[in-house]
Amino acid sequence: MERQIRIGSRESILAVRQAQIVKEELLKASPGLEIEIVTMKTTGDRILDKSLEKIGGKGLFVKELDYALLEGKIDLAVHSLKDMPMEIPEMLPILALTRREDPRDVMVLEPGKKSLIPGDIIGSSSKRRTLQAGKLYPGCIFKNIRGNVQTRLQKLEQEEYNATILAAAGLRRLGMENCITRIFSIDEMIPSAGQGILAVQGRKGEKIPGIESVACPDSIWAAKAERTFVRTLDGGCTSPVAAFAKVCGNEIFLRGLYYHEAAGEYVTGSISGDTTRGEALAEELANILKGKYE
Ligand SMILES: NCc1[nH]cc(CCC(=O)O)c1CC(=O)O
Repeated sequence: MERQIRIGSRESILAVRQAQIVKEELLKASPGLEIEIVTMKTTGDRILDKSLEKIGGKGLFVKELDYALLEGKIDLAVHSLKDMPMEIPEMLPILALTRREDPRDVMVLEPGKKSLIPGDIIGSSSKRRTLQAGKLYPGCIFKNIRGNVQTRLQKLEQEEYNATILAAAGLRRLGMENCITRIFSIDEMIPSAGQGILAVQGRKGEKIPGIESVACPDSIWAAKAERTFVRTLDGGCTSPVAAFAKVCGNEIFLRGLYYHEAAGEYVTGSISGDTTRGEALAEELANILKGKYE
């Protein structure tokens, strides 16, 4: 069976590495495939001087790849699930969610630095991260930082930042875990919905041989619960939300964070139950947390 598959990816080193991971898994299942990785710049990668919230949010990282899929320039697109908008076009379904890489967030300090002291500057543009890290480092100052993983690490060397918070998954995929100085537990810092999971998107009705072997059922359950939690709270727009679900056999555990804009504070909570009820549980938890402010 000979078939050519083009996998579309953003241009960043991490995005290409992620596309390669999917390529390798596909090839294991279907050695006859001929797979090429096609990279493209997305609007989110082009505009680096504005915060994502101001220029239109998550969709900016996937739009160009959506068009390339629709136009048949690529056959699959690989994205970090956490970068995907809540609503996914019906024509471009997610065909597989990969086995989850380490979902936790980590601290990376500037070269030579051993620990953070009051007054140090932590670079992060994620309100989810700065809110939670603010409790762990009350004396530190948080400043926006943008750009891909490499750019951010360069900014630690060249600019005023003393530290930054990144996803363990990205650093591990790049083989850069040696720069991690602290791994935050799930309780210390609830991750972003989908963090650590890759989504493989394709065209509706089109079969990709071997795609089943890229998919991980536990990731589907976790993603459904986490994304339902986010959707129930705010539709995934601009306010910070965090959700992490873990499947253990027939049971799913979900932990979530809800930020109340007017109160300027957040609450967290957990829920667990039958794995197949993940979405109902997620809605329930979201409503319980929201209810604390009503
Ligand atoms: N927002 C960028 C982004 N999107 C996904 C990851 C990490 C990889 C993953 O979650 O699978 C990162 C980098 C980071 O947050 O440190």
